[in-house]
Amino acid sequence: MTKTYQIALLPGDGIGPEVLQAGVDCLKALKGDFTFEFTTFDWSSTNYKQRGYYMPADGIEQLRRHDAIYFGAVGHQEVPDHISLWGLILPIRKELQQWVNVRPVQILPGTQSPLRGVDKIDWVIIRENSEGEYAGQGGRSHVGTAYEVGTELAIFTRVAIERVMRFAFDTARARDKRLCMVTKSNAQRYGMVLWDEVANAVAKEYPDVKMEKMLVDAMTVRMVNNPDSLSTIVATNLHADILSDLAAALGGSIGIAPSSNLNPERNFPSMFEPIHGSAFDLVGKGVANPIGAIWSAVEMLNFLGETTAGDVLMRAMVKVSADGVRTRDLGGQAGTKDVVDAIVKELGQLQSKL
Ligand SMILES: NC(=O)c1ccc[n+]([C@@H]2O[C@H](COP(=O)([O-])OP(=O)(O)OC[C@H]3O[C@@H](n4cnc5c(N)ncnc54)[C@H](O)[C@@H]3O)[C@@H](O)[C@H]2O)c1
Ligand SMILES: O=C(O)[C@H](O)[C@@H](O)C(=O)O
Ligand SMILES: [K+]
Ligand SMILES: [Mn+2]
Repeated sequence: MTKTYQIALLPGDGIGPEVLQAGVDCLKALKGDFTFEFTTFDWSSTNYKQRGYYMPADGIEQLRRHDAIYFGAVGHQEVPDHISLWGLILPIRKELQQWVNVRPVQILPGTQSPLRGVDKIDWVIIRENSEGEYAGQGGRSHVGTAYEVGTELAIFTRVAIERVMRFAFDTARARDKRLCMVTKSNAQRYGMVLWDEVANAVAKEYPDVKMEKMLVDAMTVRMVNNPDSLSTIVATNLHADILSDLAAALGGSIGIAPSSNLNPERNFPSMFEPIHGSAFDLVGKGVANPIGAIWSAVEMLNFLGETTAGDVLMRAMVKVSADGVRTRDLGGQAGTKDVVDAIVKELGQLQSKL
């Protein structure tokens, strides 16, 4: 029986709509025993400026009715970034209990890393996605006075650390059994020490996985100097946010990197988005790299269980990359649409052979 997937589309701002359309065009070109019903939600910063809100009051309820959420980017030059982030993407991640964010990075065939002599990076960054530095607690007092104070409280709970560590160990086990746990427990002696302790405890359940610990500052050096020594990486919400931008750049461009905001229990829909933002400098030029969004669609297909389709889309994407169809951020000449057209054409060929 043909399965129909309800997909919520949240194009958002900037290049978000451009790269999301690229992903949708690829999804529509897939053949299989499934169809997609796309519903677009116009929860952008432009509409926020007019309406005063991003999501309507029942926004989360509306999203819940879908099998997955496919997201572009949020952020606008005329809206403070903390308003846009906390108005749209962070409430979705938190309320739909998408407590882990999976961020693979690879140097795709035909792509040049900025690292001299490096042609292989194959990392999966596991980002804690529910708390830590993004807990959302803190405040301001004595506002506008010379005594003004602002606090930003990072929160680490045993429950959240334990589940993300298990997820990371499971990921490492399914790959090459190497896990690098990133921390900052030298300077931060409560939350980060708990983070380390829980990691060490969970490690005992996975004797076949080799876990090592890296302080986050030294981790940046290792990613640059010895990329092949790393495989699966687990880090806090903020550390992984920063490390994944670095990782994407080392893989060739921030424009290629996908991410999956997962609710692993599947009580709520998960959300798939490129790791980049709205890239104000590229909007409307037709030059945004769509690979991060398209690869996110691959991750979405795989999480929905459509692994044959996920595999064929990944193969088409890799082939087009190997053929040298690339956007400017990767040193090429192609526009967004050229990349999509090439992938759709490749999909036609691959699927005619199935
Ligand atoms: N999850 C999200 O939606 C998300 C992620 C990051 C940033 N943001 C928001 O986006 C806005 C801009 O943030 P920023 O400038 O720090 O980060 P950004 O990712 O938007 O851009 C950083 C740089 O990378 C380039 N870039 C990004 N995506 C690209 C692509 N697909 N192809 C080619 N080049 C690409 C941009 O041109 C820019 O030079 C801010 O409002 C920020 O809060 C949102
Ligand atoms: O989570 C964040 O910090 C932002 O949404 C963005 O930078 C991301 O990486 O998703
Ligand atoms: K994004
Ligand atoms: Mn980020």
